[in-house]
Amino acid sequence: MTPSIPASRAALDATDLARAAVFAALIAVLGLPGSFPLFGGVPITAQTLGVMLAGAVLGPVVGAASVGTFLALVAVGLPLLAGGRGGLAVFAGPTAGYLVGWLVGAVVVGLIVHAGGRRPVWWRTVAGLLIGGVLVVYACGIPVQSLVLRLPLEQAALANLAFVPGDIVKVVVATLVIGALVRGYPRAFRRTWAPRASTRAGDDAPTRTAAPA
Ligand SMILES: O=C(O)CCCC[C@@H]1SC[C@@H]2NC(=O)N[C@@H]21
Repeated sequence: MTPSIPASRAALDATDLARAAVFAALIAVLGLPGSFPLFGGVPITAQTLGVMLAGAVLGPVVGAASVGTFLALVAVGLPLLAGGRGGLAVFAGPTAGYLVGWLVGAVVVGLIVHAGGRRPVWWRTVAGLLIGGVLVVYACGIPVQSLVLRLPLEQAALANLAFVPGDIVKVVVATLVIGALVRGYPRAFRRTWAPRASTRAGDDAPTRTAAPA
């Protein structure tokens, strides 16, 4: 039987929106150290760490709302991208696909980390961050970078290898942060938007059952 989302969770409430806003702000703050420009017009940036955390803490729906809010603010011209960039032009530039990838990636991270409505465990967190926070972002970003810069796809993909070490570090940092939150502040995960699918107790138990509102 397909479990359904309770009617009371049919829409985002004020708390969800506040949580989304906090993580949108976190993504913006992670842009403050600036960016490291590389060949191909795509910089190394710490903002992807914020995207990973948004999906992993908030889950797919609120995580997407968070990244979507951040991107909307960038689109209306706020200089929130690393290096102080913003405006509609960035959505036509070489990083446009990565920005879309941040949105899709946060959803995928949330879906994997919170699969079945369960609280995060380390291996699902690592898998979610690697697949959603790295592979999905690259899969959206590389083809657009290649199109915009008229680079052969393989050359764009090769240039992306430069991001891998930094992105692996972000996965490790995000995993440690999520682990610390699960142990020290499990309420952070209690509102994860996912149907209740298991009744097992312990760390893998349904998020909302483990720590009721
Ligand atoms: O600032 C922008 O316009 C978006 C930057 C996108 C950067 C991509 S995201 C994946 C990879 N990891 C990084 O640190 N940089 C690239």
